[in-house]
Amino acid sequence: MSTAPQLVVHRDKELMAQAAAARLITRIVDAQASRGSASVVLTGGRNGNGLLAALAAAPARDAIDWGRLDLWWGDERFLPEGDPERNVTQAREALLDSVPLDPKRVHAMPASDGPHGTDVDAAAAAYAEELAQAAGPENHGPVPAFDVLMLGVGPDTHVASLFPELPAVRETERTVVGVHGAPKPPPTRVTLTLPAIRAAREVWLLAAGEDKAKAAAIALSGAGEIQAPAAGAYGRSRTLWLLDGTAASQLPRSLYPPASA
Ligand SMILES: O=C(O)[C@H](O)[C@@H](O)[C@H](O)[C@H](O)COP(=O)(O)O
Repeated sequence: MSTAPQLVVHRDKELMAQAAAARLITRIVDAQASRGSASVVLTGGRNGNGLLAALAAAPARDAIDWGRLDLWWGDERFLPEGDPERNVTQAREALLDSVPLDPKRVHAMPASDGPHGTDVDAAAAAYAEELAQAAGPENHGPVPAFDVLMLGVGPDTHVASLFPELPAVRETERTVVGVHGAPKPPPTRVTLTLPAIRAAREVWLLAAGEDKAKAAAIALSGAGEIQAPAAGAYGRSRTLWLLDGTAASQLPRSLYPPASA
């Protein structure tokens, strides 16, 4: 059952990143208070990394019990360990290296020089197995019930590494697949699929910048998920679009409350 998207529009991308970081702190603290731990899926890209940098600078940052937080990724560029273009490398620089996470609870996607070598499909299958091992009987399918799954939105409406019309967005069974020939470099990637994304309690889509305005308008106007993957990204209890004013500029004004100043 898809949850209708809620929209929050912020004045600019810096405020959107700061507000989203504050929202994430609260969500994690609440999850840890009620269940003893929290599980979050990170996204790559400028908006995703901007949120992590804002979180690193947030005064309330250490309200989070970093040792009881599981971090997963929505997608990863299939490059060697430590490559500056890998999402996990950028996340470490933005936040992860400055907080006391439990390394066993940081679930990076495999690198192209890891145990699976350059076999991206084997790497994807291994990550799917890691997710299945982490899932419990209370979960909806072979992935943990992520508290928050974040997705940057591409100018073509892609999310994670699910690109319009390509095979990965059409996947209905597997939770993780390899991507060959992605239009956004690098071409080879590992990605969660829509079924895995939809297992999350909350899905937050991050869209700031004028290059996202058309994508937001398409994805929120009833487009199909194959042509507009962002339209198919929704959570079990909440789907939240976090935008700035420029990314919301092509949306009907009735679609969102007054932008936060
Ligand atoms: O690996 C990636 O590139 C990201 O996971 C990708 O899905 C990203 O989130 C979008 O392309 C938006 O990126 P920007 O925020 O930089 O526009």
